[in-house]
Amino acid sequence: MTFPPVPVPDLPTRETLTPIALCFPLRVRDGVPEVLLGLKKTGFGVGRMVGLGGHVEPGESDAEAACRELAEECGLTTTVDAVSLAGVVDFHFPAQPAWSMATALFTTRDWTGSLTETDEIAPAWFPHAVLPVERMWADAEHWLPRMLAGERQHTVVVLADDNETVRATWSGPLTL
Ligand SMILES: Nc1[nH]c(=O)nc2c1ncn2[C@H]1C[C@H](O)[C@@H](COP(=O)(O)OP(=O)(O)OP(=O)(O)O)O1
Repeated sequence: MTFPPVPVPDLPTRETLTPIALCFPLRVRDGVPEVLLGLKKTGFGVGRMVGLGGHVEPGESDAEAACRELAEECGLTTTVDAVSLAGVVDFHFPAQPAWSMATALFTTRDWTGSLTETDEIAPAWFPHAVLPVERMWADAEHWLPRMLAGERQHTVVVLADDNETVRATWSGPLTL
């Protein structure tokens, strides 16, 4: 089966998109599960609450990139053995195709170091039940709660021509 099952015309294949890896540290505080997100202070998506991460460099695995970006953006150190692939999301920006990304989502419960605000990110913990969706990309509510619930999904998001609102989304079990 091709994915998504009802493609938007001319949607490029995932292999042609810019590879991005995100790392979501998870913890439990007072019995409440929490996830680490970050306010983007510079660059793409400035002012939004995002998953920590960024571009996968040539020769680097997605997991290696997720670990490197986590350390660069908030000072926490984890390892490829301590992160788990929790899903993937393809973000398509048809009005700005160079922005389109194939994003690997990793979670980790095992890290060292102290949380630090950097020039790029102001990190903050959020209970799964109180995600800052109003400060996130509009598509986040389509994939982040499901990832946090443990569903390993392949989600495809197509942004509208304003590059902000959601034109279409599909999700299916991760088979990559
Ligand atoms: N539609 C979307 N929905 C969403 O939730 N996050 C999105 C998104 N489009 C982009 N992002 C986020 C994911 C990630 O945090 C960031 C993309 O990575 P960036 O371009 O910020 O990488 P950087 O330029 O910071 O990476 P490096 O230059 O490699 O450090 O934008």
